[in-house]
Amino acid sequence: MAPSSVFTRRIMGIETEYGITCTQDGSRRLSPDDSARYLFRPVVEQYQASNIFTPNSSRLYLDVGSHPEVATPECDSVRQLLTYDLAGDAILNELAIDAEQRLAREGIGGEISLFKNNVDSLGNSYGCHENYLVARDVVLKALSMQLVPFLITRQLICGAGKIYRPHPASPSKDYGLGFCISQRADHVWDAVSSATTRSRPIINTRDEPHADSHRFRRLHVIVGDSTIAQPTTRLKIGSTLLVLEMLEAKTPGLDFDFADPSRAIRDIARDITGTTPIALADGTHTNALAVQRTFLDAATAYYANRTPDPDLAAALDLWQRTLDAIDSGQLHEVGTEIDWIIKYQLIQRYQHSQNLPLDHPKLLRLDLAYHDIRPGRGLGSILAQKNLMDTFISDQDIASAVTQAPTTTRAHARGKFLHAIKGSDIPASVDWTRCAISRPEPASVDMLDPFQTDYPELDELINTITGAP
Ligand SMILES: Nc1ncnc2c1ncn2[C@@H]1O[C@H](COP(=O)(O)OP(=O)(O)OP(=O)(O)O)[C@@H](O)[C@H]1O
Ligand SMILES: [Mg+2]
Repeated sequence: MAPSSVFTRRIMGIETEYGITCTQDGSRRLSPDDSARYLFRPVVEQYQASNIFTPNSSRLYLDVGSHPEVATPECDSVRQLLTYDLAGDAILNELAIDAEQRLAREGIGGEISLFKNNVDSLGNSYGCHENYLVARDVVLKALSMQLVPFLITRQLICGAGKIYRPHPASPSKDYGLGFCISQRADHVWDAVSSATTRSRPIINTRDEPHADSHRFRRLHVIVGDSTIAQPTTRLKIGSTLLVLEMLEAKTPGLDFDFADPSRAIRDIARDITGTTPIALADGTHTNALAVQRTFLDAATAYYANRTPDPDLAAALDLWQRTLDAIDSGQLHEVGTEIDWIIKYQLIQRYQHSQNLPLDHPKLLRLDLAYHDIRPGRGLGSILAQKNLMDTFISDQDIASAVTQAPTTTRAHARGKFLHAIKGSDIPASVDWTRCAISRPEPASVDMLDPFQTDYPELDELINTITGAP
């Protein structure tokens, strides 16, 4: 692999599917499907569609069913990606405020909750997908196989945690009631596959680069939990970026071949010490903590010779402190930074003070409330206000990201086009790689390089729309 295949500046995006409820005094007011349709009504009225690009160049989407989805615009730094991920929450929060006002006016009433989690009360799972651009000359399957052991053990540093209740149909039912580090661990079936429906892999290899297919591929990681605490999201993305770079640079010593990836991910999820033996294909054993230490040590050495990035440095620091905290059992050392640990501590405290069984409805409600993104209602915002959850992205930056597209990637060009068509009655269509109009003459511009911020042909198209000379 040529050194040019190592991306130290990389295009990335996060897709988040949200759970939704509409309740009044604790009982259901609308079904999740109806709640989602209600939420999207102003979108459909404005755009005649429920699959649109918002002014900040994100994709906002409601498929059949009840999970609104936001896909961030193309970002090229950890900080930018985090900010646009939070802007996605803010966009949905605005829609929820509007929906609640309409519900009140129409005499239905009720509160809309939006959950950034990955599993509902019936055991159905929905995703948080990470997208990372890689070079076309990278053998994606080989890269993915190397990445899988990192991703299977990554839950230790960035799982969102949940109370697991045995579900009769679940293959994990034999684990019994208990705390589980990851929301998604029970819902992946294969290490690497190009299908998302029949089997749900850790990495999806469907070849849809949303870019020039001769130069680029898009790595689609679908095993991750949606994360709430900003330090956890920074660690999730930052650690994965560093591991990707190291694998692209052919760093030695990072090969683990798990005998049974789906068994390993479920076993690791049930062990807050990270020490459960994991079988390797050669018959020997390792454990999650040891695998993560190997990747961390390599990443620390790699970063010493890399262009500095304060967010990657912060991710490395937290990665180290989290593994140390798990190793020593002193989880409180990272008790305001790592989602599953914040949640685990909360549940433990409440459970013991009230002497409740782990599957008590009060504890299940607490678990769910952790993921509610509505400010002032969801536990994340309440904990942050009380300094019990660390934050570092300012409200002002999030507010700007709701209306402005990123300026350093292709999202910038799309943002200009979106802005131009907003004030126009010319029919237009937008996708990741293309902007088009159908009047006065059908015309379109392809944008096949996601690193490119400006496309002169697109500016001409915009002039046609705005009537500029
Ligand atoms: N070339 C690229 N490399 C990496 N990420 C990209 C690239 N182009 C777009 N993205 C990001 O990939 C994500 C695509 O989201 P989208 O929901 O459309 O995914 P999809 O996998 O194409 O479709 P679906 O969710 O409908 O299956 C966005 O977050 C976007 O910013
Ligand atoms: Mg998507």
